[in-house]
Amino acid sequence: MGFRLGLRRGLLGRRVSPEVQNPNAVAVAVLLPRQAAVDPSRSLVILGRRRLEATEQREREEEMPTLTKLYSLEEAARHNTADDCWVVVDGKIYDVTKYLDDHPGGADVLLEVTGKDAKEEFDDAGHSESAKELMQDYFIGELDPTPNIPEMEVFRKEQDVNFASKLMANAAQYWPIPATVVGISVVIAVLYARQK
Ligand code: HEM
Repeated sequence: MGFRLGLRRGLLGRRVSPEVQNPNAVAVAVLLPRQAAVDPSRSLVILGRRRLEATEQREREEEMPTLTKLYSLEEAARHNTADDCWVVVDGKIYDVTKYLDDHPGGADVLLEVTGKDAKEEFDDAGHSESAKELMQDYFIGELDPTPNIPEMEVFRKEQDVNFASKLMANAAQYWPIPATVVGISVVIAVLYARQK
């Protein structure tokens, strides 16, 4: 028994099948469950399958819509102090409050660009790829792309709940008219009756 085979036996704690002669197989074999480890060709298939599954899972996750908080520019603009500072770069909003003191470009430049999309200023500063990666730590949401729709005015017909009582009150104002009509009718009727 050669040194390598002995090592393999020690590592795997079991008899290694004689086909496992390829020294590269050891690396694969020790990482895998024992029954898989004895057959390196099978191990590689399992490894390949797992990698494929992981890739498919990642692809599925990437396809899934992620929930992003949306803010209006007005809302973002309200966070414009050293204690509460949001910057907008290319439609994305970053809460840089905790980064102000560490920003190599200084806190002032960040405070100066609040309330607008600072893509141009950000690009002009020539940020490195690592700066762009670092930004992700401060990402909190995106600008709401929907246009500001003026609040719809809701026309509601005033429901006149006291309609009947109002009618009565109005009618009471005009009581002399029907009274006069009735009075005249009575006088005419009396005169007519006397003539007969
Ligand atoms: C979350 C947002 C930001 C992060 C994480 C960030 C990060 C950085 C980093 C790491 C640097 C050092 C240079 C580099 O690695 O590229 C830098 C430099 C700088 N940044 Fe930012 N930055 C941000 C936003 C901004 C914005 C909005 C402005 C807009 C004015 C700005 C202006 C500058 C300037 C002027 C420099 C100095 C460039 C120089 O001295 O060469 N940064 N920033």
